[in-house]
Amino acid sequence: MRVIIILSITGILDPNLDNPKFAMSLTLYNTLTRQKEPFKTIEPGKVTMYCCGVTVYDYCHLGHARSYIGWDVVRRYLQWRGYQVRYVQNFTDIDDKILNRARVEGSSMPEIADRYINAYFEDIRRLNVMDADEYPRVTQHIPAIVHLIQALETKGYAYAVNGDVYYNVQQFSEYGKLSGRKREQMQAGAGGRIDPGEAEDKKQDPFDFALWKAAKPGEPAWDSLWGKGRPGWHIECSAMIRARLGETIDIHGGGGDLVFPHHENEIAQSEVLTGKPLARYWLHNGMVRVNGEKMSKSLGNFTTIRDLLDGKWSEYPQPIDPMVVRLFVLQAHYRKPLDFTESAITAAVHGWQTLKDALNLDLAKCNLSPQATILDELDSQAIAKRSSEALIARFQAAMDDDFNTAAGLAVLFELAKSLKREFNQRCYQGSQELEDVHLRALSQTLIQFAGVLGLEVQAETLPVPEINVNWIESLLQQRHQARQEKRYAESDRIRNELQAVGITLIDGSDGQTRWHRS
Ligand SMILES: Nc1ncnc2c1ncn2[C@@H]1O[C@H](COP(=O)(O)OP(=O)(O)OP(=O)(O)O)[C@@H](O)[C@H]1O
Ligand SMILES: [Zn+2]
Repeated sequence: MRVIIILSITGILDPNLDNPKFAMSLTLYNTLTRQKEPFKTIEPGKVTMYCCGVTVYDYCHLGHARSYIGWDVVRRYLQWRGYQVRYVQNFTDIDDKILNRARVEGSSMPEIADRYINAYFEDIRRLNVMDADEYPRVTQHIPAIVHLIQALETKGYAYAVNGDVYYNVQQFSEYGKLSGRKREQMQAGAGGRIDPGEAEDKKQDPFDFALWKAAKPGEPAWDSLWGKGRPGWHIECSAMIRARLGETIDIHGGGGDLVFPHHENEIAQSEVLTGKPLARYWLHNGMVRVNGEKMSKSLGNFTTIRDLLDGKWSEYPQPIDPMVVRLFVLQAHYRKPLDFTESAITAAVHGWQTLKDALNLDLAKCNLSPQATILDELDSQAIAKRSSEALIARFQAAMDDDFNTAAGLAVLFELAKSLKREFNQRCYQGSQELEDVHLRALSQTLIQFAGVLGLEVQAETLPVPEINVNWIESLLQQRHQARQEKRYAESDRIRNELQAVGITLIDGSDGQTRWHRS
């Protein structure tokens, strides 16, 4: 018995010795080299990872959900493989879009940014996305940004014009290496997101981009050598990566729309200063599309995460379990485009029901023999481990192949079906196919894999059938009326009535009131 315990403890201390998970190798597709590469970290066993965060001027939509669920799974999987992951994700809290929003609402940039940062956390946590280790904001990094720009200017990579500072792309011979664009193909912003409001006439070359923008009247501004101003979009990530994670990181992630120019520019800014690669692996998620077009705030074809979860998407007007959204996202490879349709969501609803049933199975109903002694326990663990090894190997092979969650999910569905079959046989036919330990192992393995994908059965905050969307909407109308007639006591009463059943109201600046489950 002592020998068994020592072996088991060794297994815990150094999983590499005793675990099939570590025998094979993880490969990931690197946008920079345009191929799958074996994953080798800078420091053994540790991963530094940075993903571009949201520009906070509106609620997050399903496109954002896809991006951050994707990185969440990358992170969870690396952790499951035994890596220690340090994950940083920024908030862009200075931007023309935020300023415009503040102007329209008669509000301020910090107020808008704070509101949507809070909303980001509310929404993304509902999706069971783990919090990042750090969430730097641009406004917290102005000195570091100014310092970088100064260094670029000193080295001849940047030039100042009337209070603006631009990056001189001609100086960086490797410009275009990430996107694979030749100079002649580079129409600024083509296929990607651009930083609006740059003064084209001040640039020496049309592909030069702003590092610092001179303050316009009434805009928030910071002091610098070039006068009062604010940073351009791209420099923030270079500065925050360096400040929080160092000169070279293992993984840099973001949406495919950021490859050019945003990530190309991050590379240009960082690498000329350090002489080192900014990131070893560049990972990009595919776009969520609506009728073939990228879902985006700017195109107005978006569905917010909260509307979708709260049953306010017209195509599927019922509350949707957040795990359905995860499943919808994960049934496609993260690099591929993903079409947002009613049928795809319905398929995910059914898929989640299958997995949820299996995760919820009450094995106590299966007449399992009690696990009496420690020896029995260890023995059955060993058997369980062996019986799940083949499954682990398959799941791992799928995920090792550039995080192929679709293939990984196939293993989960198979497991769910086996479990369900055995459960039904035992409960309804009085027979059994599997040993007890095997059944337990299947159940534990399913829970384990689901955890790697962040799929967890969440306690229902409200019994779904009791939420009556029409009833809520009619109360909202009554409250709207009351507010218009300045009957604030009545409007507060309605808010409280809804709050009491777990419905929180948020009054938008557009006069609309949104609701979600608390
Ligand atoms: N439709 C989408 N599908 C997948 N990822 C997306 C989608 N839209 C944005 N993202 C990603 O979400 C992250 C945060 O994006 P950001 O806040 O900059 O949004 P955005 O591109 O300004 O949004 P929008 O295009 O809706 O205005 C980025 O990595 C971006 O690539
Ligand atoms: Zn970025």
